[in-house]
Amino acid sequence: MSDDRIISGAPAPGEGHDRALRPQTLSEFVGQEQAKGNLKVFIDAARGRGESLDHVLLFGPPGLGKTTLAQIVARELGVGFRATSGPILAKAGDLAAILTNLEPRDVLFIDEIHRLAPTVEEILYPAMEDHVLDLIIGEGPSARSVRIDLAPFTLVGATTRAGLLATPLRDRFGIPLRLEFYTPEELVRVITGAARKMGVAVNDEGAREIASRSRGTPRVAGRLLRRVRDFAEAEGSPVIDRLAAARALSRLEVDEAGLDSLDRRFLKALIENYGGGPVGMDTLAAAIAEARDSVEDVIEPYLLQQGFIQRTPRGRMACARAYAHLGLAEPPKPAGAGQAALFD
Ligand SMILES: Nc1ncnc2c1ncn2[C@@H]1O[C@H](COP(=O)(O)OP(=O)(O)OP(=O)(O)O)[C@@H](O)[C@H]1O
Ligand SMILES: [Mg+2]
Repeated sequence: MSDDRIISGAPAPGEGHDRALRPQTLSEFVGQEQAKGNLKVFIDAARGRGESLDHVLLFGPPGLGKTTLAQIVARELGVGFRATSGPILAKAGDLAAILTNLEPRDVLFIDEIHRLAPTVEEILYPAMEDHVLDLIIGEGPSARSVRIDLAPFTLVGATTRAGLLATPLRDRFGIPLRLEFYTPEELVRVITGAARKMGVAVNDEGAREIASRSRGTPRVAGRLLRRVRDFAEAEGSPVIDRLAAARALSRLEVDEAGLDSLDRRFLKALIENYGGGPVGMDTLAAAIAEARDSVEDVIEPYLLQQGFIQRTPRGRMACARAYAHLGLAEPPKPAGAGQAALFD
């Protein structure tokens, strides 16, 4: 998927200054009330007992705040934070080196944990469960296994889809938390907070306009805010209001529903090439020349959540909202479907 896609949930190169915008505490972290409420209880309990927090699995589409939340967990626990990611840990020894250097109760964050190599995953199991490392030293007949005790630690794993994890790994997380798309009201708070930190003047209606087009995703909201600011500066607008925001966003080809040209291409392919489906994801991804993984991680979740498409056992189908959004006529419903439509 093209990295310059303005509403992609994935971080773009040069988005390092995002760091300054990251909320630092649970109370500063907007939304995700259920996950936050549960986390607070478990963090307080672990802290009160002086124990390490149980392992936490954060899952949900890109850009919803998994990395941010992992850092907040460490800060609220008052412990150290180490971060790595599945694809970086090539060998068991890489993970072993990190684990043996953890201080008691530290948080180890593994991003993209569904991409761990099987040999690395294997040494993670006893480390998570019993705080021990079982390493094989040497090769052939002289090989022997050594057991090393580890400090109790908290693993925070992040993945875009929990279904991609092997069951034994998933089962070892005592605290699985699903992050949801943010409501427009929550995104208004994210945007207002980010604007304050960036020193950008945006009024309530301007923030609302950006929020409603941010695909329920704080990272997208932050990115749109930066681009809208660029346009506003170029135009000499002192304050980002609704009109300034709308103008900038249409120049960025982000429509009123927050969809960009790639989303629209996906919906068009589904409707025009495959009669609205059902059609398999591999076929659809090929039709728009995108990798299946990125279509499933980035494009599909929001279209599903917003009711543009639905998932059926036989594949993806376009919903009425997709036809309406693209200004296309919906095909007549097959006989027998009318009954159900009464209750839609
Ligand atoms: N609840 C929130 N309140 C305010 N800002 C947020 C919130 N969640 C995320 N952000 C901001 O959105 C951006 C993306 O967040 P983060 O990097 O934590 O997402 P992520 O879920 O880890 O994404 P990925 O799956 O791509 O790793 C950051 O700039 C962060 O400051
Ligand atoms: Mg992240």
